[in-house]
Formats: sequence, C-alpha cells, structure tokens
Amino acid sequence: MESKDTVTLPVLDVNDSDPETARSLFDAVSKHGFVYIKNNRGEIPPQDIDEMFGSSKEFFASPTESKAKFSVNSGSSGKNSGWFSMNSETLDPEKQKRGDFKEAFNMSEFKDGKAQQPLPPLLLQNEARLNTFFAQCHALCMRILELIAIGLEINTLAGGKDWFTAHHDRSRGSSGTVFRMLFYPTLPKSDAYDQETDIRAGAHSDYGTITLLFQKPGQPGLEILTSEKGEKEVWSAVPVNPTNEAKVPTLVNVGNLLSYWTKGLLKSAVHRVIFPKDGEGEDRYSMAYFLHPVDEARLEAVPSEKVRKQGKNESKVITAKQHLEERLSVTYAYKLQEKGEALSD
Ligand SMILES: O=C(O)CCC(=O)C(=O)O
Ligand SMILES: [Fe+2]
Repeated sequence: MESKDTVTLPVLDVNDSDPETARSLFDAVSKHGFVYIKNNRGEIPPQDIDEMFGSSKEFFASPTESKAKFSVNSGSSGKNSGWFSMNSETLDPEKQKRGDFKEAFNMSEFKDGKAQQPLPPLLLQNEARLNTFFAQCHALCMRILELIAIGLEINTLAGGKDWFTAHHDRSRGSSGTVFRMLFYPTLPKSDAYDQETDIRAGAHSDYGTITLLFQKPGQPGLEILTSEKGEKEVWSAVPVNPTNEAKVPTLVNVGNLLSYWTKGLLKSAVHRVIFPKDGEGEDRYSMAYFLHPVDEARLEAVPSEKVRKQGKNESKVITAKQHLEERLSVTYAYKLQEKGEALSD
C-alpha cells in the first residue's frame, strides 16, 4: 500500500468572485477533483479550527463506554449521526477484510443553534461553537459553489451563479449535511493490523456535493487515486500543508453529487487514508464537512452548455436523499446488522 509520489494540487485564494478566480477553481476541480483553499480572509479563523480539533481529541480520549452511549447504533442518534466505533464503517467493502481503522463522530445539521441528536457532554459544552463552525463551513462552501457556477457559465435565466447555492439553501428544508470528527489511532505494529490488507479509511469517493477537509501538520495519510491502468492503481499522497505557511489550507474535494450534476465534468476523485509507512507515526485527527443539498433536490444535469456537451442526460433522476440512503447502506455495518446479515471479519 505504498504511495508512489505526492500530488501537486493548486492552492487557491477564493476571496474574490472575479472570473479569473472562478476559472482557476473550475480548472482545478475538473482536473483533480481536489483543491486547497487558502481562505485567508478568515471565513474560518484558524483558532476556531484548532478549538474543534481540541474538542475532538478530548472526546475520542474518553472511555469507550461513554462514547458508546452516543453510538450511531444507539437508536437515539439518527441514521447517520453519532459515534462510530473502530472498524464499524467499511468504505471499500469489496476490497477490505476488516472495517476502517478509525473512530468517528458525526453531527447532522443543527437547528436554531441546537444539535438535533444527543451530544456527549464534552461536545455539548461546545454546542454554540459547533453551531458557529457549521455556519462558517457552510458559508465557505457557498462561496466555492458560487465560483463553480460562474466557471460552468450556468444559464442566468436558470439561476446563474446561484444555481448550486439555491439547492443548498437551509431555509428550504433539511439536508444530509454532516460535520464529522475523525480519529485514526496509532496501533502497535505487531499483529494489531495487517499492513497489506487493513487500512485507516478504504478507497471511496464522497457522497455529497463538496467536502471541506481539515487536517493537522505531522499527521499525513490521505491519498488520491491518480490513475488506474488495468489492474494497476497509482495512488499519490496529498500533503497536509503543501506551502508550509503558518496557516494550513483547507482541502476541498468534489463529491458524487457535483459529479452527477455536471455529468462527470467535475471529478469526484477516489481517495483513502493509509497507515503511517513504518507502522509507527502519529495518531491522525481530521475533520470533514460533507455538504449535501436539501433532501428533495433532484440530481439532474445543470443548465450549462459545458455540461450539455458532456453527453446525454441520465434517464433516471433521483433525489439527493435517495442517493445518500443508497450509499450509506453499502458502507455502514450497522445497516447490515439492521438487515440481519452477517458482518465480515
Ligand atoms: O481523514 C481523512 O483525511 C479523510 C476522511 C475521508 O475521506 C472521509 O471521511 O470521507
Ligand atoms: Fe472521503
């Protein structure tokens, strides 16, 4: 599972909404599906990101029994909310023998400043901050989507630069948007895991519109599939901080829905998280904001000449909610349990 090289992705400043910025962003997401955003006018202040990482670390350090009370399986958290124990999610079920070597905590959208699921005390005490963080992530995503709409030259009469943002307007109803804290513990080399077949997060593409990923320096592991020649997959490492500036840029990637909407013009790149090379290294903490449209949004081609040139429309149009349910049923062991199927080990 060694990565061959490091991918070079553009690092963009999205403070301006000029056509030049839109073009650079559009080029980056059509070529790689991933781009770094400097975001340096401070939509998400670095200290807020640090605080979130602080809460995440405290939460994952708490005893298993206390985390288990907030499990996604507890029946009180919601289908895609709550704590995911080690190995409970399998992002690449066809290849993996065991689930991902990670823990996660998913928070679905807040309403009127309040979480819509029980929060563990350590996170509940930060509810107001979490709510602010959600809003900051949403605002950054809206800026990015506006630029992508400009890059796609979406027909003005059909919505123009507001086409995507309108589909993500929180006043229009609930969505599958999730803020997720992730923890990949360091494991003893011995026989705790098999370097060949086990993985921190299996190969997958993200289910939503776009994802913001926050990472910490010194805790690498993310890779993207840069090419596939027959049986041979080429994986490239994605550095945490490519410019080594004090402020770590936010990584943004295209999810399945943006790819559907653009008939594949924008790439929803396959990625994974690997163990540190020598079996040592650090624990990894990351945080992801998975942006989803309102549940009833229809996944049909965006009204753009660039997209039309991509080919025919899909005959079957599904909604964002239907798509999410389909994807979740494949990756979460708890869904299999619900269906009474045996879990693989
Ligand atoms: O931790 C990471 O770097 C990536 C996590 C990820 O890709 C995901 O949860 O979808
Ligand atoms: Fe992902």
